Amino acid sequence: MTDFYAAIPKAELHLHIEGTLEPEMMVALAARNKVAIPFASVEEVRAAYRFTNLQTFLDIYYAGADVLRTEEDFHDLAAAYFDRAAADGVVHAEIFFDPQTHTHRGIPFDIVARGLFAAVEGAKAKHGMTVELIMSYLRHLDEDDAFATLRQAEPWLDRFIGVGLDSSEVGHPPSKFARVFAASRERGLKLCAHAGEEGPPAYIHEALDILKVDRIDHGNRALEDPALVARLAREAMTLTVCPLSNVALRNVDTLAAHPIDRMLDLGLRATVHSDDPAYFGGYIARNFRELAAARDLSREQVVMLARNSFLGAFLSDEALAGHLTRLDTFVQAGAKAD
Ligand SMILES: Nc1ncnc2[nH]cnc12
Ligand SMILES: [Zn+2]
Repeated sequence: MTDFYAAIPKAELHLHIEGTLEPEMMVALAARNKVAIPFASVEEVRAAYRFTNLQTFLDIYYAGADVLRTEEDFHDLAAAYFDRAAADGVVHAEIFFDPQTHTHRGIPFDIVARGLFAAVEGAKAKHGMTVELIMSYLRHLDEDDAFATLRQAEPWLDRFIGVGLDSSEVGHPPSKFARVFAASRERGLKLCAHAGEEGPPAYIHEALDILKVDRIDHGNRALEDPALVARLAREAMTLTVCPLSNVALRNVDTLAAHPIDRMLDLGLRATVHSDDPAYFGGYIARNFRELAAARDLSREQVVMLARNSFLGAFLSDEALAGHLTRLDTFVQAGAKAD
């Protein structure tokens, strides 16, 4: 049954498409592509999903991605995600993919892009949702590698909305990617960076001051720095917060201890997203639902989180106005039914 949390219109702004690889699909693609994986069954895959920090997750996430080999695989992965997203009330999605995870295994950039864009076109037609792709640089690799990726992406650049920065955070500060972010912005791309997930508040400062990002992914550790919080609030900088991810990667002890309402109270433009839902136990509606239950969020707070997802999206003014009107209509219809 569709509940309030699945029904409320929302934008998904922080989702790694490789992180939607469900164990069932991992096992099926391993068989289809004759790729050996160190798991004998879906249950064994699931049992391996116990993480103690970001790196223990990334090790499994990159290993799992090895079953993705063909254009059809990337299409099928993304198409399955868009079906789930539509059922979760996602009307607009800005999705990360990690080209280097694939090009480093010998899968051409174009294979990945063609498969993903085929699924994007399918989702637009099937679900009426709007979708953008964000190409994310892997921060554990060097900046030259990111530049090589930008060059490979050249034929596709006008179809991507932006670039991101993800993977192992500590020891790989945003400043390492200053030049490639500047070059990406010169090409008209929006800029996002994971910052303050495990890394210190200084990394959020760098993402703002050196990379000049348009959006911060996670950003939880900003709460340790009151001056930074004040600045993020003043600048209406969107923080794409991922509650189930935060707990799975032990950046927050429990959902009951999650700081989402503190962030809202501090005037931060926080939003709720799913990060790597196949690995962390749930897609966006579940993040909303479980967080709301654990933190006893009011309807108004949940609506604010959904509103923030649209305010933080890379939408035209016209598209944004349309989404906000639709959200208001949804809220008013719910108020009448109460
Ligand atoms: N939560 C996360 N943090 C950093 N890199 C990631 N890649 C996929 N998920 C990630
Ligand atoms: Zn992420």
